[in-house]
Amino acid sequence: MLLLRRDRLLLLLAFFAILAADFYFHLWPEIQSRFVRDCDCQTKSSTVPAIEPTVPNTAQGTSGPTVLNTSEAAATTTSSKLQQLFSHPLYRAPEPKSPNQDLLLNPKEVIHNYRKRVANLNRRRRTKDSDRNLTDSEAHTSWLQFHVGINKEALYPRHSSAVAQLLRDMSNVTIIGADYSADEKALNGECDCSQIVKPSGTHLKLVLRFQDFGKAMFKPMRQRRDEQTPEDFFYFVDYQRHNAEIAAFHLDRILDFRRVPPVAGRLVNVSRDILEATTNTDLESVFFVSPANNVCFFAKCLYMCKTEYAVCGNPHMLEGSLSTFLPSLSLAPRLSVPNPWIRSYTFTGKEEWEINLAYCDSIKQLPPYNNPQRLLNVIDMAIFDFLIGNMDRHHYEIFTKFGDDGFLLHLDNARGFGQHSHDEMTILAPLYQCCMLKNDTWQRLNLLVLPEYRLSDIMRESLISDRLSKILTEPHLQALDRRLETVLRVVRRCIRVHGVEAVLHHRIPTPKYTTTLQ
Ligand SMILES: Nc1ncnc2c1ncn2[C@@H]1O[C@H](COP(=O)(O)OP(=O)(O)OP(=O)(O)O)[C@@H](O)[C@H]1O
Ligand SMILES: [Mn+2]
Repeated sequence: MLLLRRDRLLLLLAFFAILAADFYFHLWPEIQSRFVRDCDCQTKSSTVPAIEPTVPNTAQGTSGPTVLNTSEAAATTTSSKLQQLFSHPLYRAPEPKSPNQDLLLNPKEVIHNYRKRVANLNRRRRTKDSDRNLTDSEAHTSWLQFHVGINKEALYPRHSSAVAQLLRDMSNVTIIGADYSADEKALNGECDCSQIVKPSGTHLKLVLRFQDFGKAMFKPMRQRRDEQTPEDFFYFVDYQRHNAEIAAFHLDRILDFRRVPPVAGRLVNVSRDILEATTNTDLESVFFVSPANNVCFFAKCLYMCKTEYAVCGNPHMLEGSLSTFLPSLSLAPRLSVPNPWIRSYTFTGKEEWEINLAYCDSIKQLPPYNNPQRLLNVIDMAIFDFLIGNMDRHHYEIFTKFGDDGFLLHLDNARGFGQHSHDEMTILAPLYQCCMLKNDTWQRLNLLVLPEYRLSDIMRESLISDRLSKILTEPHLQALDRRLETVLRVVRRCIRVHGVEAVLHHRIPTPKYTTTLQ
């Protein structure tokens, strides 16, 4: 009994010893660390690492989330620079209330045509599957709203809800068709070959059709975001970059040009969304499975199919850009015009603008550039191209309905954002040779260098909304700020030499907002 009692005591002692050891070695350090974590002492907060912004989406081939420094983080948490910019008086100047003659299309006619197409489709489908009939409300799709909003001033009104919806739709709506674009078909003699088209061995684009009748130009990812175009590449053999198409749309909207059709990024399933969706046997025939078991397809095989030209899914999924289709040429004819500052698409050739210092004087005499508005539009385009680093603007397009005054469409920006470490000054030739600029462009450019706006910050914020974010690496965003400063320096030099009156052109008389920035 006694022994038993002693044993019990020993057991109790051992139990307390274990408890004490557990408290000392485990619980106490935990309590200590909790206390220190919760306290907001000076010493601790100064060692808090930089804040990571929440990046909504990451996709294959993109780098991880950026680490912002604390001042940037503060700016993003307190307010949106993008919203501030878009509510600035310069971005709120009244837009012309487009009377019908200023619209590209007659809305009633477009909607009537569209309803006819829907009815036709429903009639054909009724025999197969009556549940899939499109309703009238489905007929008011975002791309249709976009089409009916195109006017003489721009492709879409500021703060257009249709564009916001369109961007969402393009990255979500089911893809039901895929085909080569008309200009690629022309390479095979299937279309009008009177236009010069060059073999597109290294670039590849497809027209995708959506369930809601929308259409978009698809350009697949060919280059990683952090890869720079090799120095020895000519601009005309450079890759097409899907992220450049996306970034260019955002930049164009930030500059308030609104001359780039809305572009959204999307992860496309190449097997389901292209191979199964196409009825073109040529396109079907260029698909293959790579040794790594990825589904791949070639650019159009004109001469020979080289596997290095192929793009591959992972194993099916492939990043790409989707550029909203403009209204068909039959509804809204467009003219393709050679850029007067076109480059020589040969290894050695030089164009006149590269050797004739008075080139702009002669251009100014020639129609349509004897209309200053047209020349000013070309100069806006040159600034846009300089900012993105695009040397491949061989042509631009205009809607014939709007005549010589109409805005220039900035289609095909896929050769932008190739090199962040190089600024190609010759892209600015129209600006420094003519020394002319629209006053409202000048005012907006001046706004975008101010620290409270800063182009790179606004672009970074705007691009976060894209499905494939991050779209641009930090060095490319920083290059935008540097290039913008360069544009302003060039204009200031023009003003010093020729005077402000000769350089800055007002179109809309006496805008309400007056700036002291210049
Ligand atoms: N969003 C769009 N809507 C309608 N047509 C478009 C659109 N984007 C491009 N296109 C048409 O397709 C043509 C070729 O497109 P794009 O220039 O982007 O491709 P590309 O392969 O770079 O052609 P190129 O080598 O001729 O420059 C354009 O000139 C234009 O007429
Ligand atoms: Mn091109």
